Amino acid sequence: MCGIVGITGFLPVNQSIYDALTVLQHRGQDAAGICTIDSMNCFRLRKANGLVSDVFEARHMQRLQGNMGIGHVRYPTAGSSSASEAQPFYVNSPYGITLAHNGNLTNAHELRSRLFEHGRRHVNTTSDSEVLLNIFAQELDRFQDYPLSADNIFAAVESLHKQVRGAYAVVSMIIGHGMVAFRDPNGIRPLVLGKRVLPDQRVEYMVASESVALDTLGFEFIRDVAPGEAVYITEKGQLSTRQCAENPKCNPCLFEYVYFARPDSFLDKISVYSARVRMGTKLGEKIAREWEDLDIDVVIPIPETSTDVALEIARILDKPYRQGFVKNRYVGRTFIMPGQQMRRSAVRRKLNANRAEFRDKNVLLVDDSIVRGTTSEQIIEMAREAGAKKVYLASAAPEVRFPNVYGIDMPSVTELIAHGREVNEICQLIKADALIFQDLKDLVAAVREENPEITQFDCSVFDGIYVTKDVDQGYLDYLQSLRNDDAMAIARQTETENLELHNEG
Ligand SMILES: O=P(O)(O)OC[C@H]1O[C@H](OP(=O)(O)OP(=O)(O)O)[C@H](O)[C@@H]1O
Ligand SMILES: NC(=O)CC[C@H](N)C(=O)O
Ligand SMILES: [Mg+2]
Repeated sequence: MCGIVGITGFLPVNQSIYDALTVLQHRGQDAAGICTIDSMNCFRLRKANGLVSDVFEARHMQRLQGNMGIGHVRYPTAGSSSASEAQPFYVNSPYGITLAHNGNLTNAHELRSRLFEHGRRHVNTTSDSEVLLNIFAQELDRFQDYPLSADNIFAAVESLHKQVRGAYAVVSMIIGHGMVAFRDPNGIRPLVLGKRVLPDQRVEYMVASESVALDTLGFEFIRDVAPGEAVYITEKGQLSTRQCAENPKCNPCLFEYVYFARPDSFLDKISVYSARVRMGTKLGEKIAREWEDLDIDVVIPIPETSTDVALEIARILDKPYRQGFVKNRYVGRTFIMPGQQMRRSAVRRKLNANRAEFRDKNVLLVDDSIVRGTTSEQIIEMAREAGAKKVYLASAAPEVRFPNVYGIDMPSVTELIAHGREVNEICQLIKADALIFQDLKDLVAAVREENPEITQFDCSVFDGIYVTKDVDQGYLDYLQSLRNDDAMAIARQTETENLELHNEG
């Protein structure tokens, strides 16, 4: 997953974009970037590998001048993790465009060849996002006028939707024009729009992956950008929006609600926090039904994402809720770290047991999801080392059995602990005394309750159904060979940096 943000304003945006990226940091920890347009109509760019706080030093911030800008935090799902594939990306024609993307294109390979052979455009990185930028540029290039009209820009997005497949929430800037943001026709990845009225009544606009970024910056939430819709805000602050897809559907990614998004965000009219509480209600009821005989002394969350679910389970079961694990606040999210070795070693650095909560007790540990089993296996071991008698585990999401192709880096089924395994086998592998998963229908109901207009979520990691309907075994095999942990480890050793636009070093 990645986080994106864009602001069109009348005051310098560098600090606001920086602040927005810090509240979207949970969506991507590998790289960060900001691009602004200065008063001379030139892009100013700083992007590098690392956390937001590491990438931007005071000298970079000073140079990121201008009243319009976009930003990105990256969790790679395509290409390499080299700094040259950090975002935003830049292309110099037409007019000069930069773009930041959250999601993953499933036909990037084909688009890249088409761009080269028919569009005579070379993409110098292995990033799908740079391919997306070039498709956008190519479509804008069909209009020869200056300036491009809003109609031209929307027509370009319309044509882009017809060629590009997969998931994409995008924010982009065109020199001499303004900011363009759009969302794929299935609305797989989130995107929200907000505004801030200045004392002189001028209106600044912001788009971001999650509403929490609007809250933090004092922007008022207007609405979610609709699936397939494009938003264009001119340099002068004129907003226009248009539906650019022929047959848009709202199929948001269910895993956003389980794990990715911050609880204080609202995505597609659903509070992530409330959805998690309802996941706890459903799972608590299932535990009460199916584990009547188990003697649970205490409910303990596996920090951090599962805490809201665990608290509700404790309430349903009428058992004490205790913070049995202490989280090291300086270690980030482990699931989105690159490479299994790094993920494994991070769990123990991140979490430590409060022995008093485990000694001689039967503990029910709660996690939001079990994906590779990296966390649960080690946590159960730690609970036993801390003196637990029995260790039970509950997961607020069902078994993750299928790869993700829409922006979560889970390309390889063999790395998924639940792939080809039943609950009792998984239970044995992670050495729990009992294991229970949420049912998919309950998870969907928990999330959907607040917005019943959503008739289908992207649940592909749970049921193998890909909402774009174009993902076949051939593509999954290709993805697996390209991006499995071993292949990525080799790629990381041979990475080179190749930064295309002047980047403030
Ligand atoms: O089975 P696994 O492959 O270990 O993946 C699942 C775990 O990873 C995530 O935690 P993470 O540490 O990334 O973030 P959190 O602090 O937000 O819970 C998630 O919340 C689960 O705990
Ligand atoms: N997780 C994401 O949204 C990734 C965006 C893009 N595919 C990249 O790898 O940079
Ligand atoms: Mg976790």
